[in-house]
Amino acid sequence: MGEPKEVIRNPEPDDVPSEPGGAPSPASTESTSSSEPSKPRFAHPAEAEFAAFLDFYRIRWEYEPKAFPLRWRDGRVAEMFRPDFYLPEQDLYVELTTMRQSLVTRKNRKVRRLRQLYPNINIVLLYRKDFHELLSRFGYGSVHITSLRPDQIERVLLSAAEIQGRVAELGQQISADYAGESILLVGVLKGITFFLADLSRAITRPLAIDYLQLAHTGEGVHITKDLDLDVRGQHVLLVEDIVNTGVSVDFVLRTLREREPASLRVCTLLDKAERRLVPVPVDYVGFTIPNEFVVGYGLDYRELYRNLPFLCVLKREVYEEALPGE
Ligand SMILES: O=P(O)(O)OC[C@H]1O[C@H](OP(=O)(O)OP(=O)(O)O)[C@H](O)[C@@H]1O
Ligand code: HPA
Repeated sequence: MGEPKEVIRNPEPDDVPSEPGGAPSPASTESTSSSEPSKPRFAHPAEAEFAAFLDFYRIRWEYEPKAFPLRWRDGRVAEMFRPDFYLPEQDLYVELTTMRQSLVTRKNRKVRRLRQLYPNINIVLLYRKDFHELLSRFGYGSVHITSLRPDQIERVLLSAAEIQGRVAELGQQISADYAGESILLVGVLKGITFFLADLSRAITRPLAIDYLQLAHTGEGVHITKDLDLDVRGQHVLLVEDIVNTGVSVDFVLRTLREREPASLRVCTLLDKAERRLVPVPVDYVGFTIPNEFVVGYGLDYRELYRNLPFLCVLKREVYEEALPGE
């Protein structure tokens, strides 16, 4: 039913940004983007550094894709401005600048003129020291709050934009599959917090939300917080953040089946299929991911990192050193 995304960067044709209405057309030129295999020849080391920074956070970029005419003389273009980067997911042009005041003044003037002529174009002038600040514009605001420790993070696996895009697709698919029905979404605490909040808002059917919490002990799995609602006769969709061994989902499915819902399906954001010990039916999968420990977007390492808006792989040594005997 679900078409899970493999977590590899999927190259897609990059959208050419729309031309500003009413103003003279910017000259579209050949663009080089992050989804192309070869990296562009950057004019300045700071640009290469910015591209690497964007790649780390899996933010799509194009290098100098457009030139905007800024001034005309005798009917001919007398001045052009080609911003360094375009970020299609944010619909934002970025011009990098150094601390050299003469350059900053000139660039500021160009940016102001571009905004006047092309009011629909979003552009920022960015200092190197502000790279991280830019993230707050992309929904990455909590990076500082959680004090993301780069030394603990192997890599960003899914960006906020990638997660949100896939959640929207899942919401559409679920809404279509449950046409004419209402749904009872059952989330398993606590990792489900953000996925359930976003997924439920992407579903356009009437729905109720309820929560379960489980504990895993030597004797097996048991419920520490049961549902408030009666599931009998309801179309229940069990929502998980991640399915690993399958033990949790298997337990919940067996428990809920006994309560005689009208239907029972499973949706998970992440499927670590390699880790499966108990086969479980999963109807909707956001992403199939490799067998690595991931944090962010609800998933934790010792209760930390849940509030990262993206998903990253924790360095193996961080959790392995904590394992034997803790
Ligand atoms: O397929 P399994 O091997 O059973 O693993 C999946 C379970 O593990 C995670 O919960 P976790 O115990 O980490 O609790 P949390 O959601 O509160 O972080 C996740 O939310 C699933 O419920
Ligand atoms: O990869 C994971 N990260 C966080 N919590 C988890 N619970 C199961 N797998 C994971």
